Formats: sequence, structure tokens, C-alpha cells
Amino acid sequence: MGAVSVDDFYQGTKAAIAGGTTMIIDFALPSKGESLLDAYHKWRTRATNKVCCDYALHIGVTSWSDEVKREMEELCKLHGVNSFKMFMAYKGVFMVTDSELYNSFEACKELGAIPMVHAENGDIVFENSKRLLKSGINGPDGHALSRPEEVEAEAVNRACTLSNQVGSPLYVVHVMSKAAAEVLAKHRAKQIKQNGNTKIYGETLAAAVGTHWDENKLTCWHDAAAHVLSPPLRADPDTPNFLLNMLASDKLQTTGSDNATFNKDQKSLGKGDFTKIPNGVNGVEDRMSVIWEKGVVSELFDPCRFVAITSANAAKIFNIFPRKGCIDVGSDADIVVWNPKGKRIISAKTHHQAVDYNIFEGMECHGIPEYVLVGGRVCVDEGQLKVVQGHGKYVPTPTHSEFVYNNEKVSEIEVIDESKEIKALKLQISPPSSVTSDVSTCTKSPMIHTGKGMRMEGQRDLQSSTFSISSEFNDPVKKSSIRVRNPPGGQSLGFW
Ligand SMILES: NC(=O)NCCC(=O)O
Ligand SMILES: [Zn+2]
Repeated sequence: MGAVSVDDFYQGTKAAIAGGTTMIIDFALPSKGESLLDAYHKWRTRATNKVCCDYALHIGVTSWSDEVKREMEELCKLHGVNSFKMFMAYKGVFMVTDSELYNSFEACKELGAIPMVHAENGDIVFENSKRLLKSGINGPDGHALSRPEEVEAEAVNRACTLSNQVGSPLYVVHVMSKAAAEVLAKHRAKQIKQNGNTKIYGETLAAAVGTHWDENKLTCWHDAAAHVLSPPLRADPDTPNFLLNMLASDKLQTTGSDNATFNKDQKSLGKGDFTKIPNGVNGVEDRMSVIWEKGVVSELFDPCRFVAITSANAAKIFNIFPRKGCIDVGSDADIVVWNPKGKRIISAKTHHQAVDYNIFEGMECHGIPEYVLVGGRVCVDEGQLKVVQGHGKYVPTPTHSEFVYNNEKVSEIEVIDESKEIKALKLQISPPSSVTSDVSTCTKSPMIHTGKGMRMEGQRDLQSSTFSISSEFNDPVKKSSIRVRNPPGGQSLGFW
């Protein structure tokens, strides 16, 4: 949209670490017709010597041809890419047609990659925008008016239908509305009923659960423009709680930042025409505190679910678990020591991002990262930020994620008696009321190669419907059985 995000790889990852995020996955977006490989190399060059923490890349597919398909293959096979983002909106810029979506989903399936979608009906947005501008509505409020909830929900429905027809997985990025989340949950439930599992995943944002479009507060043009992203923040004040409950009940699996920050002068490109306001808000620094505050402090979910939706689930879906998203021997030493008693008030005056605005301004958060280790290096030390530019590495994401391509919905854990260990296990797996959660185990064993990515020896194989906690559990004499709901994500072992 004619502007370059002010957070580069240095400031963006510095801010991420300050907030307790130890790895990011950025989007490398080629313009229509531009080579995917060129975009990949451009992003790698931008990142090298700047990133303070590890990073991976999702690549955008903004048009379709045999060459795009060939490049997707090369990216997967030679460059450690396992996810591609397709846009159903931004007509004429990034938007692809249904046929192109179908073909790209099919290519992802063949490659063992994960198709991601920006779900909004771009044709409707385009026509609505024209109509609104013609009628004299040209301010930032026109942005949300041009893309109401059903425009997002329709696209989620279409993307789910397409992926279902193709038989591919699907990851819906930045789910922003109740209607869209409900549609996604409906498709997940349908697949679970039919197949016993689902390959549809949904992400929402810190922005979506941390704030909403409050027209009484957003009366100044600049404040309102600073809150413009797509899909938009919803005016319905129940939206954040609704989405948090979806996260709690595993109807949504991950929380992203979708950090895309533009300063006041850049947002001003849209004065007189809301379609020209660069889309995007901050999130990479405050994501963890906001989710903790709104989810855990509000008692909608427990700290284990917090770990799952902020870290472990993404690591599993994008096939870097247990290297990431897990604390264990053999995993990367990316560790956040979270102090639930620490307090901070979010402000653009004190944040580490390059942007001059913070959409969470004034929010009091009870929970701060006290220590953050990135690859073994202490980068937040008793709250003091000590990052090293260029310290981060590119993390290849292997295709054929076991979690996505071979998941099991229900695991049977066979146990022998009520020993301490088993009681502890039961504690860990008993979810908060009305919440079903996964058991993410991390045992202290060396990494083994499975041929498709790594897991710990003795650790639950995410493909397997049964696993052994320890050898004594295999004693047939003492064996009793408990069944554990095991949707993607959920509880981490023991740390809490
Ligand atoms: N969410 C948002 O507006 N980010 C900018 C690019 C995109 O739409 O994905
Ligand atoms: Zn998007």
C-alpha cells in the first residue's frame, strides 16, 4: 500500500524479545508476478545481521502459474519453507481467485506444506469501498464498514470448503470476528465428526483479543487510522471475550501478532480515502502480556493453555516442535521466565517497537517476562533488555508436519495405578471446566529423527494414538485406563 513497515528485523525482533517472544515467522510477500524465490532471498537478506531472535518465513502466493508451483517446490525442498499465504482480499494487489486458491492448496498438499489464507471476500470489499467513497464516507470508519463480519465469515467458509474438497490442511490467519470464528469452528467440528480429526487451524491476534473498534474513543482521525488492519477490529465489544473463549476451548489454536506497523505520516497516506490507509497494527511486543492479561488473569484459561496458544501449537503446526515450543534437553534454549506478579502499563512512550503508536496504550498488564533466553543467551535479565543484533538464525521449517498431516484427535493413555507420577499426570491433563486440552509432553531424552522432523525419544509421538509414560506403565497386571481428549494444543507438562 505504498508504505514500508517501520519495524525492521532488528527493531521487530528486539521488541519481540522484550515482550517474551523468542522466535518469529515473518511473511515474505512477492508482488503479483514477482518470483517467490526472489521474495524469499530478499527477506533473508533483510533479516541477516539484524535479527535478534530466530526466525522462519511464510511465503505469499499472489498469482498462479506452473512457475509459481515449481518455485513452491524449490522453496520446500531446498529452503526450509513449509507454509504459503494466499490472500482472498486486496483485489488487484495480492488477491487470488478461487481456482488459484484450489491450485495452491493442491500444491501445498502434494508438497506436505500448509496453506494459509487471509480470509475476506475481496470483491465485496472492493465494491463496498467504491460505494462508501461515493457516498462521502472516506474516513477510517469506512474501512470496517467496507468489510463487515459476514464478509470475513464468507471467505472462511469458502477457504474451508476449498481445502476440504482438495483434502489439504488449512491455517486461517488473523480471525477477527465472532462470525468468522464460528464458521471455522463449524468446519473443524464437521471434519472431526467425519474423520476423527481435523486439519483446519485458526489463529487470532493480540489486537483482536486486546481491544475492539470503540467509536467513542476513536474520534480523532489519527487514532482511528492507527487501528486500521484487515480484517478490521470489530465494533462489537464482546468480540475479544468471544475469541478468548474460542482459544480456551481449542476452537482456535494460535495467537499471532501480525505485526505490521506504520507511523502517523504513513497512515496519513489514507487521508480522504480510507482504502489508502496502510493496513496493520503493532502486536509483536505486547502479544504475550495481552493474552496473559485477557486470558489467564481473567481466568478464561490456565497458564498451560497460554503456553499452547502462544508457543507450542504454532511450533507443532509449523513442524519445529520440539526444537521450539518445548523446554527440554535437545530443544533450543529459548526460555521465558514469566513473572505473574510483575506489572507494566503498555505505552508507545516505553515500548521497543519503532512505531509511534500503540493500540494497547494504557493497558495495565499483570504478568511480565522477567528473564528471556534466546538460544541460551540471556536477552532479558530481570526485566533489562540485552539483545544482540544478528544473534538470530533462520530456522528451516520441514514439510509434512506430523501434527498437521498425521494427527490423531483422541489419545488413549494407559496407566497402572495411582502413583505420584500418575496423579501428577492427571493433574496436568485435567482441563479447566468445559475446556478440552492436549497433553504436550516433554520428556528428558535425546532427540531422534523420525524421517519427517524431530521428536524426543520416549516422547509422545504426535502421530500415535497411544504412548507410554514410563516402562512401569506397561505392566499389564496393574493396568487401568484413562482416556484423554487430545485436540491440537493444550497442556504443557509440569512447568507450571
Ligand atoms: N492484518 C493486517 O492488516 N496486516 C497487513 C497485511 C495483511 O492483511 O495481512
Ligand atoms: Zn493478512
